[in-house]
Amino acid sequence: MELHVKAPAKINLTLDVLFKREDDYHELEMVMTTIDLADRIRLKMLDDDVIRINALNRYVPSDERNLAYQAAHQLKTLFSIKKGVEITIEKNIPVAAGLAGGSSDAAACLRGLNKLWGLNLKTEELAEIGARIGSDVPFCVYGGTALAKGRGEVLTRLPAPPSCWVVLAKPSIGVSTSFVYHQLDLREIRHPDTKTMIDAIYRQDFRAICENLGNVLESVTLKYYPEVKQIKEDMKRFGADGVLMSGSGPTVYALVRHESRMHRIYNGLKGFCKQVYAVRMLGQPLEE
Ligand SMILES: C[C@@](CO)(OP(=O)(O)O)[C@H](O)COP(=O)(O)OP(=O)(O)OC[C@H]1O[C@@H](n2ccc(N)nc2=O)[C@H](O)[C@@H]1O
Ligand SMILES: Nc1ncnc2c1ncn2[C@@H]1O[C@H](COP(=O)(O)OP(=O)(O)O)[C@@H](O)[C@H]1O
Repeated sequence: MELHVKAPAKINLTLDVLFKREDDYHELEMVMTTIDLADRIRLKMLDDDVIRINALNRYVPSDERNLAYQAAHQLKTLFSIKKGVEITIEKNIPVAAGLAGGSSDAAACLRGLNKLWGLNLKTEELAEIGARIGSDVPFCVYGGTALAKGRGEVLTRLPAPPSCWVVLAKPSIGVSTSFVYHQLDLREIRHPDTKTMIDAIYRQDFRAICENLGNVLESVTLKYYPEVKQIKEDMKRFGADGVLMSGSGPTVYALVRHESRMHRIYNGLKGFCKQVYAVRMLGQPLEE
């Protein structure tokens, strides 16, 4: 038996850090939404008691470090499953980009294996299991649009933002999430106005959404990686309605209403940035 599952990327419309916690993590408040840039996961039931990963991408591990492996392992252990699975990941989301690709693969495996192994778990239960794998996994289990607090696992559902184009560009640099959080100076940051962003989403006010995009981690990533700042400036120059870095970066995205401007931004960036994508905002929860 075989099952195909879609694993969409997320972007941060806001990302705020409230304080540093005792467990060495930072307390977050962020608005996240899904976009139509997705990995495709194929799950094939095996009679042998093994988890096999076909990652098909040299930057993605094929062993127990893969978050999709960890999702299958959690379910096998918790529910004493003796069957195995072959997980094939067609990677379309850029890796280590601030788009939660690995977390989304894990979430897609939780949703898919719930069906394949007939576990009948509720989405909330899958999200709870996902939180053991990574803090962005619970959001990815639901998809859609949400306010995320804690390390990202405390979720409040929000409506989908008005539909628009999202142009993404990932410069060819690696940015360590740990480095970004450790360099963050909480006295220096300008906090985004999360409440105004949420109001703007409820009012379906595209302009206010663009005006209130904000990510405190930009203060670090833009300082150490000027190419990220340059992409932001180029996107604005080419006519983006709103521009922001997602997560800890280095991907930068532009929100844009008009298709002609989407093409202008896409073509303008394609010349000097290898990984550029133009997709639609999704924002709706994933189907069960
Ligand atoms: C920035 C965000 C926003 O969604 O996403 P991405 O850029 O990965 O998409 C996340 O907070 C990425 O969280 P997560 O995926 O858990 O980060 P990890 O790689 O586990 O964290 C590496 C290190 O960063 C620091 N860290 C991480 C998360 C957090 N809320 N506070 C922290 O201080 C910790 O020191 C941790 O050991
Ligand atoms: N299924 C997966 N897809 C991508 N990366 C994965 C996966 N499983 C584990 N990883 C590891 O997680 C790291 C972070 O990947 P990713 O989830 O793409 O980025 P981010 O945390 O920036 O959103 C990668 O460098 C990779 O080694």
